[in-house]
Amino acid sequence: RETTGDIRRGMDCADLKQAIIDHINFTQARLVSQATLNDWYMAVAYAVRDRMLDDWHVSLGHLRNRSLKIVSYLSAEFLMGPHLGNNLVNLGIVESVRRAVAELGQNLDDLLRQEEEPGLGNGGLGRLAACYLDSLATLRVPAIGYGIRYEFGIFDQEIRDGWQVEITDKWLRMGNPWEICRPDISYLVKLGGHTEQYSDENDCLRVRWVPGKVIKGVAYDTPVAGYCSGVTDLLRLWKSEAVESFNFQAFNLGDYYRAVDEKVSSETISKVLYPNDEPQIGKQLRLAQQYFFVSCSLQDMLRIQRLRGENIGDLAGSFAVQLNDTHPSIAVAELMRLLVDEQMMEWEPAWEITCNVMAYTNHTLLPEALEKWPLPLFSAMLPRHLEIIFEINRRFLDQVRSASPGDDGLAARLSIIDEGGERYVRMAHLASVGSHAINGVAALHTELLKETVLKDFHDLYPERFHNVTNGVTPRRWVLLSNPALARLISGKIGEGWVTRPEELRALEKFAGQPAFQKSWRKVKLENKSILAAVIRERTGIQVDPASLFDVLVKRIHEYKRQHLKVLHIITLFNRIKADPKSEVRSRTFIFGGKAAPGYHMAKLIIKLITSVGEVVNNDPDVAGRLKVVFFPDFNVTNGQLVYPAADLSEQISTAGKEASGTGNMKFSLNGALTIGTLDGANVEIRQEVGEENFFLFGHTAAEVQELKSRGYDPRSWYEGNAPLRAVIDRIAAGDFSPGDRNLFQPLVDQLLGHDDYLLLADYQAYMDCQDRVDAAFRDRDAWTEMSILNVARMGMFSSDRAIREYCENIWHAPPIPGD
Ligand SMILES: CCc1ccc([C@H](C)CC(=O)N[C@@H]2O[C@H](CO)[C@@H](O)[C@H](O)[C@H]2O)cc1
Repeated sequence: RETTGDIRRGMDCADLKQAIIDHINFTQARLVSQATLNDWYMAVAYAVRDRMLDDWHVSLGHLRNRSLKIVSYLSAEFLMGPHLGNNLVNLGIVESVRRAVAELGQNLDDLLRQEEEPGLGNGGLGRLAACYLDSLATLRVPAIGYGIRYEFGIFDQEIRDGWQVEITDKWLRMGNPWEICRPDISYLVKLGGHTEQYSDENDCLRVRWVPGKVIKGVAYDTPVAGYCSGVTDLLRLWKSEAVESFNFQAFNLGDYYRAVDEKVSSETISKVLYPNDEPQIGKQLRLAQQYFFVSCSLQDMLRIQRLRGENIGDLAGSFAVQLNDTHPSIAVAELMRLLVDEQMMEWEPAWEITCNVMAYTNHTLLPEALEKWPLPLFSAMLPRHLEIIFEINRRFLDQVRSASPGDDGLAARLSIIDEGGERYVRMAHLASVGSHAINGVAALHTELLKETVLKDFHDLYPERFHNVTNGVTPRRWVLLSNPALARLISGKIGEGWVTRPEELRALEKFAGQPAFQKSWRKVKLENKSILAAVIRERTGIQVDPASLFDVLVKRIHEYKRQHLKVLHIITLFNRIKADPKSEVRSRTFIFGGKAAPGYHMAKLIIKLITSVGEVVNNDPDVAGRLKVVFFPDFNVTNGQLVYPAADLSEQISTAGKEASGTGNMKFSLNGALTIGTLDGANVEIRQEVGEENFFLFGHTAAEVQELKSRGYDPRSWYEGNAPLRAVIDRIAAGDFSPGDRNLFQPLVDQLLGHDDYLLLADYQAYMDCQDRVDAAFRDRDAWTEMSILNVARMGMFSSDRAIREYCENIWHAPPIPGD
């Protein structure tokens, strides 16, 4: 069919073909005959980006619309995943682009695999930020995601000789077609130095900060298109650069290093993502990173406020800032500095604006994960902010003391400054004092927050506490990852579920229908076969798609209890070794997840998984009935392969430890059944899908507390359970570490000595629950019915529902009215 000739905007196949060819010729500057696979990918990416710009310009225009409030999501991590596939889905042009590239002799799936995943995050927190940007744009809410453009993201993981090896993530080496550098949008950021007082022209006492160093932050913008919403929001990531990138004088003196020294040290700030999803005390570069992107972001918001022709005093009417955990919480002090020191505002009105603008989300209860900065480090890097924090704290504790006179213990517990021993700035306290709203990420988590780590704040400010249970975007995690399932569902209930997931409930009435069950199973088996082929290619392990795919993928951490899963596998192995003819159902155990490079126990757990796999996968008695796979380099791209292929979703953290979890939602939305504890969002998933469609086991959070407070003795559980003893003894005997009998001794010692995460106490209940899973999986129709009911009842866990709650209860930000 004739092209409309609009090769920048045309959505039909002919326009797209012309656009792609044009980008190969004029953007990639290649002859089509010479074009590499990456050239084709880049050309398609640019052609798609072209078609996002009109909506983007209109949406950016809305940022100046004074009647609209802008949501600023401040996060040190955005785990966006590959853009091309997601943008094709959200623009609704998957099939026309697939046909266009096919008619040009290319294969869209090959081109999709070309894209380097922007791994600008560790795990749950970073991915949640990405899902939320997708929902904000889909719900037509004006929003800006503010973060750091790390040159190197989360490391790529290779497994060598069963051990994790970290590979530098050079995600930018082939260029990034989805970002636009904005050299005209840059800000200066001060660090170090000292402060001095002066009186201004009206003789008011003022403070100036004389920095030790100044760096520049440059904006890199990425469009975030909503799903067929006509709104495209903005992801603005900051790159650090030197104010002066070349010192010519030093060069003339032949001091070449000093000539580029400022450039090198300034660029270090946004060089690399910290690969741990638990904080490490005292890493000053980490604090510099946090302050850098926060200062650029707040300065950018003040510029936009001026562009809107509004005065700074009305900032809270124009912006709602969400602090994604404590990582950006320095924003409370930085906004005060910008308003008081630079905008010359009085303290009280500045403080009121700050509290009305800021809201804080807590993502973890682990005490060691609550960020606190040693005072000396803090004052050396941010001397003015420390003064401001002291003043915030002085006024806050005055309030506390007047509210409960004489209760010095309370004041000390609430203080932003931890005075006990070494002095620290407690970032969760700064965030809580400086925010009008504080929320947890699942109902149980929010309750535990109110009862434990933030109890004193809840007693003081009960009205500030909200729960917003996490959600995931059904666009990337169903429509893009599992198109076969999406087609099957839409074929039955229409496409409304993609933006109104509650409509999935309409599937319930088909759950018992044999024909629909048959198609449902066919989709799952196809996805399992696709994953099986990739597993074969990447690990050499042959797995049977007809076996039960039992999947545990998430960051490696002792509280997530990947090693409890290993105890289950060894238990089954022992059953087979005890009686090779015993009836053990064939299962494929698929693990995946990165361990923080410095977290040795987590790395040892990976080695245990691969070592047990080595033995079980090659054992003659097992004869292939059990297969153990460690899927390398688990990330968003691989998640899109794994979640649709799972039969069983493992969510087995110690109750009270996993704030929410979001993988649990992705599995359920793709028809996997969950085996899990009453932890995080598992509790609400079980409530929604029905307890009869959920495999529950283990001590509850309260029972865990109880057990610990009564003095938990793991060895007694070991002594009292023969199968458990046999499993532990096998590990301790070196059965899985031939040649190094003591390799796993640290793990065994931890389990028998402390077992902080109660693996031994939950062992038997877990084994019994797994036997129930086996029994259930025998009845294919019943299992399939449960699977369909799971999907039908997962609508609540869409990130659209979560974002609607934030908009209504915390941000008070209405969507852009439809035209
Ligand atoms: C480097 C320091 C650091 C510390 C904590 C973190 C995050 C808080 C850890 C994290 O990702 N938490 C997870 O957040 C998810 C989204 O809310 C929850 O679903 C998970 O339960 C929680 O572990 C990242 C980096």
